[in-house]
This record gives sequence, structure tokens and C-alpha cells, in this order.
Amino acid sequence: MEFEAIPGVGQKTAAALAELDDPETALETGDVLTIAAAPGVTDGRAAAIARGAIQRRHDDPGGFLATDRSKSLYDDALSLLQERAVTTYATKRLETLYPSPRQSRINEVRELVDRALSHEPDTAVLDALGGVEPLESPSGLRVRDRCLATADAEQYAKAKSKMPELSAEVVDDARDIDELARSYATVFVLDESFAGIDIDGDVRILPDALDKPETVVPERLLSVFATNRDRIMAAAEVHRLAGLEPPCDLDALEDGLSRVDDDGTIVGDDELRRLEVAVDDLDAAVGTAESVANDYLRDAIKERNVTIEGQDFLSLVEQGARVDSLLARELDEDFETAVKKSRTHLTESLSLAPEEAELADRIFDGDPTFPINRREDAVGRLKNELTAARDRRATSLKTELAADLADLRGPVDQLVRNALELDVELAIARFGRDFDCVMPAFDDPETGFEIRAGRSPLLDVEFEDVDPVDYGVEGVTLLSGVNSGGKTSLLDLVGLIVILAHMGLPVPAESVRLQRFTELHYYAKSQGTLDAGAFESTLKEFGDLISGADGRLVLVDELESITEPGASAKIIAGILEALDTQGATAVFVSHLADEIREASAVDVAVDGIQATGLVDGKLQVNRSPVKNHLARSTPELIVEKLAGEATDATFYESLLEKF
Ligand SMILES: Nc1ncnc2c1ncn2[C@@H]1O[C@H](COP(=O)(O)OP(=O)(O)OP(=O)(O)O)[C@@H](O)[C@H]1O
Repeated sequence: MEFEAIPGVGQKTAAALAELDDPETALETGDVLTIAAAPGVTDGRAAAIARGAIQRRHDDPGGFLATDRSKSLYDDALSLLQERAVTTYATKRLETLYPSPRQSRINEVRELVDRALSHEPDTAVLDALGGVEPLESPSGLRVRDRCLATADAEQYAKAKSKMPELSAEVVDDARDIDELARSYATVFVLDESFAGIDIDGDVRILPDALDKPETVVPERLLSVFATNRDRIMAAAEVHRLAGLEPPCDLDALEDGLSRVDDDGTIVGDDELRRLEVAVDDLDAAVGTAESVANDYLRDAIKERNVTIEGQDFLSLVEQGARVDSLLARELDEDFETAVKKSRTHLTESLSLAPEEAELADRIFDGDPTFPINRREDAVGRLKNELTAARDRRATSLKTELAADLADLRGPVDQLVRNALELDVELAIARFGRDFDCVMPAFDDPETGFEIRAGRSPLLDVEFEDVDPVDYGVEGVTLLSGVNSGGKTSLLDLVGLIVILAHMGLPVPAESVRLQRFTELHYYAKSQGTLDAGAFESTLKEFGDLISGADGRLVLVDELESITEPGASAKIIAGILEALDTQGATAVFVSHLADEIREASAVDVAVDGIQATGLVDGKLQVNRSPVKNHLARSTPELIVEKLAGEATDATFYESLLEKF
């Protein structure tokens, strides 16, 4: 894939993406976290890159959100979805959903939504999702009981980079290998030329060792499982609870995971455990065995009356002969029993196998003495033997387990990915449910929009208290209405629904049909009159708008406040005329509807949000605009109310006539 063809991807980012294992799939699936793993790519940038790749795939020119207010409304829509995601992955992945004018893109997301809406969001699944994260690659793994050996400089460099977990050694001849075999439990020789050498120890001639990490460093694979155990288990749990089809046998996976500890060591093997304990406890057990023998012998000596023949006594005194010789003669039997006791203690406390017990016997082996002392050389030999047996056992178990788990490596990736994608779908499903959403229908030919019972989730009132609003517009229209009648909120609702629909998502309404718009231009109400410079640039913005592409939706909130009312009405009328000619769909909220209509050369429609009355000083409002109806203003409504109530209504009636 030509990464630089993706909008927003330069040479440097393209090079960074190329370093990923499978950048094409990551870009295709909008896998933001994998993209963010490329060097120097932040999470925020990853979402933008994924969006760029999608745009390119759908030949989408971009720029649907044409104004700041359009963009902030999109941010609001995105937040509503992201608040419903459990994992960081889903939060980021949702950022790849954006409003597009392309039907193919909208359809692509609608397929995802179809799946999403079929899910029943369940709190147990959401809880389990809390433990799912993308798999982590363990780093800094070191294996110290094996090494790689080669006489070739190139192989040596390759060994260092391909198997950083093992130390690589340069050897000249068999003697060097022999030396390595003394320090390492296993030596993997990479050169065929050493085949046939006869060396004590575990030396294996394995020219393709660097391509067999599962044999040479099974720890590499095991550490992936060990490091990610919790997230893999959580993903498996998500599959069970949500009834997802798992990509592998979950019981076999859990069995494999239970055989390796968090730090990658093998658990659950009795023989390995026995050897580990024996190595660890050897020194202490020898000490205790010594005490057992000496305690016995001490007691035996104490209870004995030893008769020394005169000759012996003389030789003891004259020749300084050691008492040991006496011991040998007088206490031979007790000495033997003491040694036997120490040997039995050692063999039993360390659960030694017969051939190990033979080595252990040599620790207390020698002429009778008191106290009885261990033979350090024999302890050393037993220790070496036990350590080598432990390492051999561990390595063979690791290799065996790695072989079992190797087949699960791919499926485990899929397992975690499925769970993370489910989180994306559940966020959409929950959004759809929380706001009683419906899938919008796209119309062809272009006929504006028609919303039935739309309810904005962005209002400052609880969603249950939001009044449903019906509103449809085809062409260019003015929206009039009482103060605080809900005009701005209605523009927000229209904007939000249009954005969500173009993202491919469900919308908060009973039904919606709309045309596929090319861009959304939403201008928020300006804060007061603009100075000459700001006024000029605003006017220029509208100038550009008029000369732009077809099929746009333009929402403008009280543009009149940018300058004095008379001039505003003329300017708005001019803009409306141009938009009408362009065939745009537009809603302009204004309190100057009459004046604008008067200034306009074309027939501009006016809709109105009506107050239905005043109750206890509060306006009662029908939030759905009445089509082709100029709404009465609040002052008009109050004058009308007074005219109806006063006993002498002449004054109020004269005021009313002026409206
Ligand atoms: N559909 C609705 N359901 C419930 N409350 C609503 C709805 N629409 C608007 N409101 C309430 O009315 C308030 C005023 O709405 P909004 O600001 O949209 O009115 P407006 O007509 O634009 O006012 P102004 O003419 O003063 O600019 C909102 O803050 C909200 O509390």
C-alpha cells in the first residue's frame, strides 16, 4: 500500500507505518492502537490516519464538517458514544467513525451498526470487558541457562538481533564449545562444521536454530501468554458471557494458561516442583542431616562407658593419636547408624530419586569422626546434578507447552480483537437504546430532511423530559419563534441527526429521512455586533459558501446580530437567494423574518416555533415549528394577552394592530 497517498500521511509517518507487522490490516480495520504502535505516532494521530485511510478507500474528499460549530457538534456526538465504551481501544476506535458524504462508507458503518444493534448490552459482559486490553509484547526477556555459539561473524550478528533473549558467543574450536557447555545447561551451535564433535553436556548442532524460536527460546511465546494472561482470560470470559463464537477451544486455552506462571515459569508439574525445592533446600537439608547424625552420636557417646586398654591409652598419649581411632573401634555401630539416619533424612526431606540418593549418600561418607561433617565436594556434585535436572525438566516442559500454545497464538489475537470490537458495537448499541434511536433513511433525489419526534440528547434537561420535535425542510427556509422557544436547540438537533446519519449511525428520533448532504455548514449565534474587520471576514465566509459545492446543508443561528438590523436583513436575504439558486438546504433562525422576506427577491419560506400561551408568567411552547407560519413574538403574545384580559382594552388593541 502507498501510505503517502493517505490524506495527512507524510514521508516520515509512512516510514513509521511500514515498520508495523501488518499495517494494511490495521488501516483497513481502523485498528487505532496498532497504528499508534508505529514509532512517533500518537493515539490522536492514529485515529486521524485511520480516518484518512478510510477516506481514501471511499474516495471521500473530506471536509463534511465545514465549520467550527459543525465540528464541535461532531465532538459532542462522539463523546456520547465514547462515554458508553469500556475499553480504551473502543474509545479510540470510535474516533474512526466520521460523517462522510459517500454512500459506500455510510453503508460500511451501517453493517457494523446492524451487528451492534443485535447485541443485548449486559452488565456482566461490560464488567468482563473491563479486563480486556490489546495484547502487550513482553520486553526484556533474558534466558540464562542456554546460549548460541558460532564461529561466523555474520551469524553472530544475526543471532544477537534475532534472539536477544539468549547470549551469543563466538567460538573458534571444540574447546571453546566445551567451555561453554560447562557454564550453560544447553549450547546451540549454529555451524554445521561442528557436527560430530564429542563433548560432555547438552550441546546441540542446530544450524537453523535462529528460525526455531519455539525450540530454542520457548520462553518467548510463553511470556506472551504469561504477560497477557489476565486480558486473554477476560476476553475468553467475554466470549462465554456474550455467546460469541470463539476462534479456539477456550478450555484448551485456559488449561495452557494455567500451566504457566505470570513470570513465564511452568507451574503444576510435580517433578519440576520436587527438583526446584530440592535445589533450593539442599544446603539447609544437609545442615539438618548433620545435626540429626551428631545428636544421635552425641547421645550414644554420652551413654557409653569406654574401656581403654593400657596399650591404646599409651599410644594415644605418646603418639598423639586421634580419638577417632577409638571411636571407630568402640562406636563403629553407632557411627554407622548416625550416618544412616543423616542419609535417610536427606533423601526423605528432599524426596530424592534413587540415583540422586546415591550421590547424597556420599555427602556423609568417610572415616568415623565426631562431629560428623558433610563432604563439600559431594554436596556440590549433588547440587549440580539437581540443578541440571531441574533446568532440563523446565526446558522440556516449556518446549512442550510452547508447542501446545503456538497453535493458539493467532486465535488469541483474534479472541482479544473480537472482545474489543464487541465493546465498540456495545457502545453503539447502548447509544441507540439510551436515546431511543432509529436508523435514518437516505432519500434520492435530494429533498432536504424530515425528522419525526426527534429528541436531542444534548439539551440541558434530562433526556426523558425532552419534548419530541417534528421538523422537515426542503430548500431554503427561515425559522422564527419566541425567545427560548427552542430554535437553537432545534438547529443542534438537526445538525446532530445529520452528522450521526452520515456517520452511518442510528439517530435519536422516531423516524428520519434525509438526502445525502455533501457538507454541513453550521454557524452558531455570534456574540453581539462584530467590528468592521470581523464583519468583513464573516461576509467573506458566506461569499465562499455561496460559490461552493452542491448538496450542502446550511444551518445559521441569528446571523442578524452581526450588524445593525436593517443591513442584516438585506444581507441575509441576499445569502438566502444565492443558496436557493444553488439548490442548498438551509435553515436560518431569525427574529427578522418579515424584514428578510421583504428584502428578498425570491419567495422565502418561514416556519415558526409557536407559543401556545402564557401560564403563571411562563411561555407555553410548541417545540415543533409550524410550517409556513411566522411565529408571534413574545411581546406580541403578551400584548394580546393583556388586550383579552383588560376591561378597557383600547390601548392594548392599538398596540396589537402595530404587530
Ligand atoms: N425539545 C425540547 N424539550 C425540552 N426542552 C427544550 C427543548 N428545546 C429547548 N428546550 C429548553 O428551552 C431552552 C431554550 O432553548 P433555546 O436556547 O434553543 O431557545 P431559542 O429559541 O434558541 O432561544 P433564543 O430565541 O433566546 O435564542 C433550552 O435551554 C431547553 O432548556
